[in-house]
Amino acid sequence: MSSVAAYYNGKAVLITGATGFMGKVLMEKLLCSSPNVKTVYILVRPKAGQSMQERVANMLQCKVFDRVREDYPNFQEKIKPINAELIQPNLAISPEDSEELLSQVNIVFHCAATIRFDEPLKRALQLNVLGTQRLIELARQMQKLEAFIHISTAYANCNQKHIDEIIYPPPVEPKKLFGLVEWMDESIIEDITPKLIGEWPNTYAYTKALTEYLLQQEKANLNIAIIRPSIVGASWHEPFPGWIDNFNGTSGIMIAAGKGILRTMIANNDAVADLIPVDVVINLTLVAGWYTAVHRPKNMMVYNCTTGGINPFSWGEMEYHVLSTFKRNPLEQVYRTPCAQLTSNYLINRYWIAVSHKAPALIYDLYLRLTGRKPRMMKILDRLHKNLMLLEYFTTQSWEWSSDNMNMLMGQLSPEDKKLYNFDIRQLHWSEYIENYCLGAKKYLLNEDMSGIPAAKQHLRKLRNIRYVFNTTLLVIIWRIFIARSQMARNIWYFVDQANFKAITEALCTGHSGICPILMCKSTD
Ligand SMILES: CCCCCCCCCCCCCCCCCC(=O)SCCNC(=O)CCNC(=O)[C@H](O)C(C)(C)COP(=O)(O)OP(=O)(O)OC[C@H]1O[C@@H](n2cnc3c(N)ncnc32)[C@H](O)[C@@H]1OP(=O)(O)O
Ligand SMILES: NC(=O)C1=CN([C@@H]2O[C@H](COP(=O)(O)OP(=O)(O)OC[C@H]3O[C@@H](n4cnc5c(N)ncnc54)[C@H](OP(=O)(O)O)[C@@H]3O)[C@@H](O)[C@H]2O)C=CC1
Repeated sequence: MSSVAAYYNGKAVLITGATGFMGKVLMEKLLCSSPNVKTVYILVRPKAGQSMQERVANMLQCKVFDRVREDYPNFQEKIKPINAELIQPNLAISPEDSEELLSQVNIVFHCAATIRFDEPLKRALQLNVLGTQRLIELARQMQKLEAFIHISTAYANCNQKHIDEIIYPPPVEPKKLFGLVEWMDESIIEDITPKLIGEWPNTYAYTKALTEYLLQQEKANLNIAIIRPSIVGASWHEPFPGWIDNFNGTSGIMIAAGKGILRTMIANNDAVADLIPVDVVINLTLVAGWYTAVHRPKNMMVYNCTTGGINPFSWGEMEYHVLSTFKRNPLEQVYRTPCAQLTSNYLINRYWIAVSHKAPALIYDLYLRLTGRKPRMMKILDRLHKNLMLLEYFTTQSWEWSSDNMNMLMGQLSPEDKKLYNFDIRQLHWSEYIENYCLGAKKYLLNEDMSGIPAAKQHLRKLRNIRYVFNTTLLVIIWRIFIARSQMARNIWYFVDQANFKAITEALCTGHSGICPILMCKSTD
């Protein structure tokens, strides 16, 4: 029996962020690999008019749970949702629920966070940093707690070029900022945000760095480990290849390219695209939980969970594989044929934005208006450009992460565990992974059926023909205008015309009979 799977059997596990992308995969893998886990407590808040119970019921219908549903039809009985809100005092957990958690929980996985790059600093601090402190306060009172695993990000210390598996001190003590957010007006905090975050590209990475430092300060006798994944992408194998449920990071951009909306973006073709499949991150997280609880390392362990140093892949390669997949397996009702280029030249990018993004969007919006529909392409483009601007920092640079702890952890595993909790990314074939990722985005994000591919291809052919007709018409119009205004153009036209005429008549005159069918005379050649 696998040691890791055996460890979780009989244990009570608490997961925050279980309704999120990684939380769902974590829950599924835990229930699948350790079906005798005692209880999985999940902290969930009511949202968008749905009660906590409704949200959990909806979530458990999700396709990601198909495998565990099939293997263990009563898996829901293991899940105990707890009403909670991380930005409230005591996490807004009721005294009864709190008592149960304190007496039962053996291991905590803290995934909840705001991952928006444009989150106002106040909110990012309240949730990512203060929320974690509140959870740590709760964890300190848990009588049977064996390990606390925090999900950070590989980019928490992106102000460094080489990132070791250590905690880097932030420029400001997190606790000093807590006071600030308590009393300071939100608009003032927004004004001073660029000064406060300094070298960090956004409030998300900055608050993740503060949280890591806070954990080190607040650790006391808790057994804490930090996992730092890079850009988390669709699943590699589990629960099935290509599973994805959000438009964050790469997914939204891939779809925009597949739809033919994205034609140009700022990125360094040679820079490392440090993508990591979600199931790799989750396998590592579960193994780290086991290792932290069983081996109780003296120091707080940090695990960089990245691919660049081990199995590198560049943005240029990413562009190639994404476009080639979407050409072979087109999305439905694409706007234009997928064709995008990455450039690190801002001028060239501005040019293509004007020519290839805005001009067609204006024409398309005009067409929608003329046919009595609401124009929408310029709006979509504005959002896409905002999105790309926020991602630019990550697509134009490369970082190096050391991965000694990840390797050490792999060395601790039995062959059976290595198979069950595979995080050996040396085995990852990027072309196959990206193909499954794109198909996953098509199926699970856009809800498109693979049986629609012939129709999608037909639509692509129609677009190609429209493009040929449009380009030829445009060329003829431009040429006619040019000829009408320039003597030199007329001379060139006359010369080309004559040469063409001569070439055609000569070709026709060299037919088998030697009779020119146009001039009805004997060929002299
Ligand atoms: C040629 C191809 C080449 C491909 C190259 C790809 C290159 C990609 C580069 C990626 C680099 C990523 C680096 C990330 C590094 C940090 C990793 C982490 O730790 S951080 C972890 C990662 N963190 C991040 O990645 C966060 C980054 N994202 C953000 O911060 C924000 O999304 C935003 C500020 C960019 C836009 O905010 P805003 O404009 O307010 O828009 P909202 O987001 O609020 O969405 C509104 C609604 O639209 C929906 N929808 C969205 N896209 C699409 C789509 N394509 N279609 C259809 N629908 C789409 C969306 O579902 C939502 O629906 P609903 O829920 O309302 O029903
Ligand atoms: N996705 C990625 O590329 C990467 C992610 N990470 C880290 O992994 C973790 C999980 O990310 P991911 O799953 O992608 O993110 P998601 O945005 O998909 O999930 C975030 C989770 O946090 C919960 N949450 C947010 N605000 C609150 C709140 N106030 N109270 C209670 N719960 C809250 C959300 O709940 P609700 O459904 O109620 O909103 C959701 O369950 C994060 O810590 C992130 O920093 C690290 C590197 C890369």
